Amino acid sequence: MRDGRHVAAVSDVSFDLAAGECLALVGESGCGKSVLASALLGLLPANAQTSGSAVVVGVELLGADERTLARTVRGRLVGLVPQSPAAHLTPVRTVGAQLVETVRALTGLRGPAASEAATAAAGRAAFPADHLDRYPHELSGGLAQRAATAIALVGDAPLLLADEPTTGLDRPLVDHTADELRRHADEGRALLLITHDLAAAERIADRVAVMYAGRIVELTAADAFFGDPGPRHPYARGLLNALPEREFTPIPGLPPELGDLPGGCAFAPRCDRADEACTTLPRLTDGTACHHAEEPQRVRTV
Ligand SMILES: Nc1ncnc2c1ncn2[C@@H]1O[C@H](COP(=O)(O)OP(=O)(O)OP(=O)(O)O)[C@@H](O)[C@H]1O
Ligand code: NI
Repeated sequence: MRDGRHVAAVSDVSFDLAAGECLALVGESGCGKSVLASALLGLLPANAQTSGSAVVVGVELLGADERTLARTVRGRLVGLVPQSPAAHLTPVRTVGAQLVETVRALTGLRGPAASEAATAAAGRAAFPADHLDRYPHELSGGLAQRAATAIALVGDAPLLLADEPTTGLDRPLVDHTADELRRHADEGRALLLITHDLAAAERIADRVAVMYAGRIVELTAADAFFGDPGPRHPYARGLLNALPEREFTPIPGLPPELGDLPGGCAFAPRCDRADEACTTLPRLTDGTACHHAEEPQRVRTV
């Protein structure tokens, strides 16, 4: 709710995520990616409404009580690399102290073993050991990002939500962070990578979900998405073609106001394929939600 108005920030989202898998969630600013992550962790504002089901290792997250969320879910079942790390770090404690505290809370390690585990987590996130005695306000954006990633990695949670984990990092560090997150999946856990950075998604994702105006409009294998035959939804095609290394052509127009969505396909006003059919909401079928999607890849016979 905003100004007494109902905003449908995320609608009809449905996906599964296996252990060992990385799903990248991509889409323009404001399309509902972070709201989805917050919903899974019970971190939405009190006036937000959620419905449906989200189960991680047998635990229902949506509607879980605060005690379950605090003791079982956050950090343990579901780790979070928050989009605004500065807001999630405690301002009055050093990064090292916060890491050790997280290690103690999530792993039970104590004393030198806890310090060692904290230093190891910092290393995984490329947070420099000689900065562990710094306070959050003494960190650059990129260092705060790395501190938050280190803290999120400590719990080895079965599901890790990484919300824009590479913001403020230069390309080598982006790659390092992406690879470290991939390792989390390779060790048998699941990773939801929320990102604007399609190169990072291409580097580590097994599947890609494209979100537009609160809905998933395409959900497909990463190699088909980035390679051949490419995305099938016109918005997803536009998103890729906007990349400098591709056609560098932005999608015309702006995303719609989520409080004032059209009845049919929300992308229709920006879509060169839109026609009468698009006044009806397209459902996600066979991995895409579009009345005029590219044909699915056919099995070639020789
Ligand atoms: N408390 C709220 N009340 C009303 N609307 C909200 C609230 N919080 C978020 N929204 C709306 O939900 C939409 C989705 O926001 P969200 O932060 O999930 O986008 P995002 O996809 O993560 O974008 P970005 O890439 O910029 O992080 C936004 O358009 C925002 O206006
Ligand atoms: Ni976001």
